[in-house]
Amino acid sequence: MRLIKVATCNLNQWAMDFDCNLKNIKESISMAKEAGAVIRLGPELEITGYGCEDHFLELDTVTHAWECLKELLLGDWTDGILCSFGMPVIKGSERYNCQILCLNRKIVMIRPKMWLANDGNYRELRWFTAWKQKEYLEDFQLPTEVSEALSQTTVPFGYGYIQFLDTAVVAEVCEELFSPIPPHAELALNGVEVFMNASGSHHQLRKLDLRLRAFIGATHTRGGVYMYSNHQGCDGGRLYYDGCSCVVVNGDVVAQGSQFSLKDVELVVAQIDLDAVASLRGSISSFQEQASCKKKISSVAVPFKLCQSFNLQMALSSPLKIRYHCPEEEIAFGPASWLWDYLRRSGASGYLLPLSGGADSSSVAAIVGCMCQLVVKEIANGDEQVKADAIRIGHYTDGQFPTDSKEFAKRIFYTVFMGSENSSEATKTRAKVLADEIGSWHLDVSIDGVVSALLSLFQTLTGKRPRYKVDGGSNIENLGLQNIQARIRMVLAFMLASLLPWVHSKPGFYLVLGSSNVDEALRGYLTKYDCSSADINPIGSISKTDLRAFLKWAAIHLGFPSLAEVEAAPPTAELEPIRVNYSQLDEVDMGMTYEELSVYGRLRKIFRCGPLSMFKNLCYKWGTRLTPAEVAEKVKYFFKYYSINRHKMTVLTPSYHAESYSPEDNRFDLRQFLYNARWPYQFRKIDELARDLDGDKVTIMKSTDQKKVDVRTDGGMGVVAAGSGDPRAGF
Ligand SMILES: Nc1ncnc2c1ncn2[C@@H]1O[C@H](COP(=O)(O)OP(=O)(O)OC[C@H]2O[C@@H]([n+]3cccc(C(=O)O)c3)[C@H](O)[C@@H]2O)[C@@H](O)[C@H]1O
Ligand SMILES: Nc1ncnc2c1ncn2[C@@H]1O[C@H](COP(=O)(O)OP(=O)(O)OP(=O)(O)O)[C@@H](O)[C@H]1O
Ligand SMILES: NC(=O)CC[C@H](N)C(=O)O
Repeated sequence: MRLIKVATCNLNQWAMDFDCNLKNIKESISMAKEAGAVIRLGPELEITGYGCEDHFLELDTVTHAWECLKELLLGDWTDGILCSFGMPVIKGSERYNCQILCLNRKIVMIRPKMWLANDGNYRELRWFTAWKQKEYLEDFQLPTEVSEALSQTTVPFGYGYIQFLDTAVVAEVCEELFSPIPPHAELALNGVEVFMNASGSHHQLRKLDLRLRAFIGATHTRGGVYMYSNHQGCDGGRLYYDGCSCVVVNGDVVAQGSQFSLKDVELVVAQIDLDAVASLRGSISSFQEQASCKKKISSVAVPFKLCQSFNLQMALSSPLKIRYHCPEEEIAFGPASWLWDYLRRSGASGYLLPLSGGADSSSVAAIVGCMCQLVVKEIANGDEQVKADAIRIGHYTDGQFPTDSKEFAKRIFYTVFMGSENSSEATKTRAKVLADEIGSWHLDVSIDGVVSALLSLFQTLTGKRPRYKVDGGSNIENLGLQNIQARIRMVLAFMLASLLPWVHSKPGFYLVLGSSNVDEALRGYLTKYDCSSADINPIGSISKTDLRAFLKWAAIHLGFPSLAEVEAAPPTAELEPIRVNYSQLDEVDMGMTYEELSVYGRLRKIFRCGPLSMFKNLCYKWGTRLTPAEVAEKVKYFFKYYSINRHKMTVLTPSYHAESYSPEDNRFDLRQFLYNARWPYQFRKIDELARDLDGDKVTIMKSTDQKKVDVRTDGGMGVVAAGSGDPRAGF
């Protein structure tokens, strides 16, 4: 037997905060050593933080990373343990995203990333060059201060593995695993047994499964130990890196870390018999045959043993049942953990939420409530960092700290219902009851006085006073009157967030939370710069359908029962007067249902459909109940409003990125914002095709394809035309 103990970790790094990052790295090494591990793997670019973005272009960033690495190598951190650290390295004139493999105070080799992540949220090619020399390892001249301090001048640099006396170990960096020809395939044939994947991978609803399938696939048919390390937390941007560091052996997960947590460092350890890898490989004839004629890959020989022989002190890790959170839990715990990091790192004293009693703002309130529950739980579990942060933010004195989530919420969470003459008692009461359940400091104000002051001002200025449509006004008047209310709410929210702490003799300021959801944004069903404009928004990329499921779940599992009633109520903006024969409803106003919007959203972004291909796909999907002409009208209607309102995406409140169909314009869904909203060419093509189809109902067989669709990538919305599925939809 060749027994080996390996450790990987989730680290909550913060881009550009070298002290914070180094502290976490050191703690993870200490924990790994204490556990007796001989390998410690950390996440991608852990020294700088993954999300430094254009800071990677600054030489300072690279210099500071070397300084931190030097500090690690001058201490006893790497004594007796192979450590893989992630940081940027400049070689010649190119900058590479590297794993630095260190042992016994020396750098053993540097492995630059070969296949960079460059789609969706990722832009690594903007900052790094992909390493393309695969034939041999080159010598890398260490920076002078490092080489003098370490008495080491050069190190092998490039694609290769480390050959120890008793096993072979290699780094494979994040995206490389998901590339069409992943390096681990040929490395396994070269006898590499342990793969260390350092990653910077963000949370997206229903994505974890894709990641785990890749680890399992990498080792199931070719054997091997796959170690995965990821960041965990908000490192300064819209993404939440969702940890889940794990160890997989021959296709079985034997150790799995948490996906959502408030911890800064979480170690994941596994004890493995490497002979199980050798044995599996020896039993697969095709593996043997391919290995016998493999392409040779360079290696660095290190005369050091990592394994122990058979002994009863080291028990072996057994295969685990993989833990997945349901999407409702993902919506609760991901955004709640992101909000906690944001709060503790922003210097704010809490959050303020305009709470309308509707589904969206109530979801946000529930997420903040969940955050308070997580904080109290983590403190009870003995996390000193969370405790210190909570004491600071909540202004506890005399040794007090949060022990009750409602009491904590009262200190750090203001909710405010800003009613107008158009608000109903029902929403006002729902807001109040929910606030009580969560424990927030709740205010109830009327904005009518401010609205009428503005209207009087307008009348003095122009001699005219707009009227609602129900009172005989035009569409323009009707919209204008709605938007005044919406925008006043925004102004009031920011005023309260900055001044309420002063009123309550607290230092600091509160951050304003936004609560518009992704579907409204896509359709433009929100007022620009109104209450949907805030400091941050935890649900800005979550669909209404998912939010409603979340509300039902949260009513029970977070202990906020009034959410069930919130969920059951029809969505309404309450910006127009309620009359016996009229009450404003979102779906009527929008001219489409939230469910339809979700379908348009997925086709547009995830399946990259322009108007014509969306029309064709929807003819299949809706063809049993709609004629092609009806489908054409719906598609054209959607694209018209999408493009008229696209400018609103440029000023969307920064939102937690949770969905691959997010229309967020600044980092994710890059598009123009001035369109010809008539789409003359594209709509003509749709009309021609619809005419050719001559109003026939398309006969769609209840094909097996339709049943086979994975509801997790399709959101349960049904099939998209065969062949257009996107296996990376969750990335
Ligand atoms: N191409 C372009 N590029 C840049 N900016 C452009 C633009 N076209 C218009 N604009 C600007 O955008 C403005 C129009 O947008 P905006 O002011 O948002 O107004 P608008 O989109 O006309 O109306 C707001 C919509 O949101 C709905 N709504 C529903 C539910 C809740 C709420 C709420 O707020 O609580 C709102 C409301 O019923 C209405 O349909 C124009 O007045 C102009 O200033
Ligand atoms: N009466 C109100 N009091 C406080 N805030 C409000 C009120 N009405 C609207 N808002 C705020 O403005 C945002 C946008 O309003 P909108 O009517 O579009 O609600 P929504 O996005 O459908 O959300 P909700 O489902 O929470 O009402 C809300 O999410 C909420 O934060
Ligand atoms: N850092 C990366 O290489 C990211 C890879 C991949 N897109 C993911 O989300 O996991």
